[in-house]
Amino acid sequence: MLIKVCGMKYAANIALLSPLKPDFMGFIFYKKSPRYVHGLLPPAVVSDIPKPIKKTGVFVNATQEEILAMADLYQLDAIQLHGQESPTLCQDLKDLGYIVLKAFHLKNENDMAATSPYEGACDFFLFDTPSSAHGGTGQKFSWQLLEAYQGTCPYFLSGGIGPDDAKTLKNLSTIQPMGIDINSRFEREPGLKNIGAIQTFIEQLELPK
Ligand SMILES: O=C(O)c1ccccc1N[C@@H]1O[C@H](COP(=O)(O)O)[C@@H](O)[C@H]1O
Repeated sequence: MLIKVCGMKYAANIALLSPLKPDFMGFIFYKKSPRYVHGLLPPAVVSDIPKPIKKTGVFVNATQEEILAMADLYQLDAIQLHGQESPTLCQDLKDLGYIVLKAFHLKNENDMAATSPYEGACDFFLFDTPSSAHGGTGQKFSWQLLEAYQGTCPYFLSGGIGPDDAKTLKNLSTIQPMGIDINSRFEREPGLKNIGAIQTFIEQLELPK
């Protein structure tokens, strides 16, 4: 199972997280988020993050030009789209060599139909809780909804995953996420992660080395 830690904001905190080698590390480029990084986090702090950690920019309804400007500045490997971005934008970013994650906010099983036009245009889907903030609320949705997922695109489970969820995630049998995305439930304040809690959580998942 892939691990993505999202909403990193501080250089010292990033330096402590990197040795845990999450598969993806996320940075928020949505101005209304308390985790917004541009102007606060020097681009070199992100571009210097060691491989193979995938540096991921999270955007909400940004234009392709805005996304590419940030991707270039911060040397991003992956782009996560949390708004109403089109399949064409996803495909264009994928064609440019970025790993593309498209978020869908699930209220009920019917919301799953929205994924169909994005099949093939994304590397991963990411299923999250609906909210006017577009993400980062710490609220869970009903993971059982994903039992109805019939797509072929691998997906990340997201939305309010917390330290107490390791056992449940380890024993999932009816849904098969390719990865999980953790964020606000591992924070001391927005953007500042509790590294000890993340380390314990990863250990409890007992992932193959
Ligand atoms: O974290 C944010 O502030 C944020 C803002 C706007 C869009 C997405 C955001 N984060 C993403 O939200 C999900 C769920 O986070 P949480 O666990 O519920 O806090 C996660 O994918 C983050 O990447």
